[in-house]
Parts: sequence; C-alpha cells; structure tokens
Amino acid sequence: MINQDYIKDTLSLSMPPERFKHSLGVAETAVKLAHKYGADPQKAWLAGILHDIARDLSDSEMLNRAQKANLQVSEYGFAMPLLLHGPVGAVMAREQFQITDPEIINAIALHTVGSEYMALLDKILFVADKIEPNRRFSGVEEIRKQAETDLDLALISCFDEGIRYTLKLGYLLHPTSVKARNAILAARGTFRK
Ligand SMILES: Nc1ncnc2c1ncn2[C@@H]1O[C@H](COP(=O)(O)OP(=O)(O)O)[C@@H](O)[C@H]1O
Repeated sequence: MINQDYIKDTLSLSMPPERFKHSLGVAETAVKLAHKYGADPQKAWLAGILHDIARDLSDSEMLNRAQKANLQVSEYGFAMPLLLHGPVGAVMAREQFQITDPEIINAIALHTVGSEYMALLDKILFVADKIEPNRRFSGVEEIRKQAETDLDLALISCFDEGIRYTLKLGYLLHPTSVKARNAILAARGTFRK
C-alpha cells in the first residue's frame, strides 16, 4: 500500500518550497482531471506529486543518474540535461518510493517533451503541470477552460505554449514536442487546432 502522507512529507523536506507547492498543485489538478476524464485519481495524484522529483538535480547529477539507470540519452539530453528530469524522475520514483505502476512511471517520464504515443494519464499530467493554480502565464486561463471540456485541445495548447517559450528563449527545440503535437492533431482527424 502506497503511503501518500509519507511521500508528501518526504518531498516537502527534500524539495525547494516553491517546487513542492507546484507539485501539490499539479497533484490536485491531475486528480480533478482524472475524475473528469475517467483515469485513476490515486495514480494521477502520485504522478503529480512525484513528477518533478528530479527537477533540481545539477546537469552532471542528471546525466550520472541517467547513465547509471541505463537510460538512452539523445543528443538533446546531453545538450540540455534538464530535459531528462522526466525519465530520471521516473527512475527515482521507483527507487525511492517503490512506484512500479507503468502508467505512473510513463506519465512522469513523458511530462516534459511528451510523446507521439500518449496514454490518458500522460496527457492528464502534462496538462496539469501547465495549468495548476500556481501557474501564471499569458493564455493559461484559456487552457484551463479548454481542459474543462476537451483534454486533447488543452494538450495541444500546452505544447504550443512550451514550444513558443523554448523558441522565445532561443533554446534548441526537442523535436518530440512537435511530433507529439502533430500526432494529437492527426488523431483528431484535422491539421488545425
Ligand atoms: N521541446 C522542447 N525543447 C526544448 N526545451 C523544452 C521542450 N519542452 C520543454 N522544454 C523546456 O524544458 C524545461 C522544463 O520543462 P517542464 O518540465 O515542462 O517545466 P517544469 O519543470 O517547470 O514543470 C522548460 O524550460 C521548458 O521550456
């Protein structure tokens, strides 16, 4: 039996306060989305509270852990180790809290750049990460509204936001986010949001 209080208390001591607050917001938002779209609320909470467990590792620690866990690190991961905090976080959730459920593990692993193949919990965590109550960016209210009725539309908007943000800062763009966005549009049978 997974002890949610134990996980919460442990993370509250090991994460920077703002990160912990964000994680709680993501967990609560993911639970609401799980109820709305028919996912398991307990899995949604666990994915939400744990998704950023590796977010504050240094670049060298991130790469070390990825290599120790035999994760495949692409050229993008080497160039921007922060992008590995999803897959490395999934490994840490397994090692530190014995989370073995593949739905939770995959959702944590995919929450930064997404995937062309996203299951319901993957989508819920991705959207919850962007719209939880502590998030403030222009357009967030619109995405919150979309998430009330159309999870895939909200997901596309989250990719739009992430891609725009990356381009605005002038960083290398991981192509998986673009492929993931295109895959959702294609699954909707359309080529326009
Ligand atoms: N496709 C991408 N290419 C490059 N950087 C990206 C891409 N998607 C997300 N990022 C960047 O990765 C960082 C972490 O993203 P994310 O996990 O969504 O944020 P947070 O940890 O704040 O929840 C952000 O700075 C974001 O801009």
